Amino acid sequence: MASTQVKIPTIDFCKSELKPNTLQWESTKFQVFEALQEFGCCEAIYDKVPNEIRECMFDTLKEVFDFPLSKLIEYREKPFHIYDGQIPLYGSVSSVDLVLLNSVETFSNTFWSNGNPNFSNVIKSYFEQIMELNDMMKNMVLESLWLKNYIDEFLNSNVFMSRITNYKVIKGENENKSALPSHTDSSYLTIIKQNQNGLQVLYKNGEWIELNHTSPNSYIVLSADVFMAWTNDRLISAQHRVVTKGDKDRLSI
Ligand SMILES: O=C(O)CCC(=O)C(=O)O
Ligand SMILES: [Fe+2]
Repeated sequence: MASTQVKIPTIDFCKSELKPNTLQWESTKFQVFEALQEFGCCEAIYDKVPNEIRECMFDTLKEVFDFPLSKLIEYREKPFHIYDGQIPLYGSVSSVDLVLLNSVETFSNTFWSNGNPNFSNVIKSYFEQIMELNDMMKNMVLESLWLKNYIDEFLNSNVFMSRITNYKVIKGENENKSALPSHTDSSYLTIIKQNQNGLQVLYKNGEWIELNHTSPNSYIVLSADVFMAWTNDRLISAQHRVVTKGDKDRLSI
């Protein structure tokens, strides 16, 4: 069962003066480190993804999962591009560097013979802004560890991995069932947007907490294995899972 008692912290990243060496930055940095230590996750409120991109994103992503399975399997053959069809009713497509024009074009040229400029534009704009949030949060963690001088080197050595996931729901069969088993991610941070609730994190008291978006500008941020190892276990790697709700397919990015 998921808990209704414990809530993960919601942190506001919308302040215009959120720049290093400001009071806002210091207080946000403190909240980020505390949240990742205590929960291994937080909700980030972040308004830099353009509204029109946010609004059409899931419809655009869905187009990939409307392709037949054979197309997704063909995609697996591309280097660094993964289709994972191991778990029934779960389909996910991953790629590195979807903030770079050539990676986005490779991605869309794989699925559409003449590419898909709308798809490329939506994906690229989304990840450009999410990467900024990702860098800002990593920056805050490094500063909290007194490693400010290593931030550029650290960020330049990071690979940005993107994944879109589709969870199919078959009425009468898998509503309210585990759709993605409990696991931790192998990255530093994972930033998730879901079109429907379902993501849950395991709290240290043994309860599963629902990770629901509280506003259209909300993103769920999980700290992962590499940050846990890297910080000698000061940050928790969030143990999380997905339980499908209702009778509609769920998409996440
Ligand atoms: O779909 C989600 O919300 C989470 C996906 C996830 O945990 C993963 O891809 O590692
Ligand atoms: Fe995960």
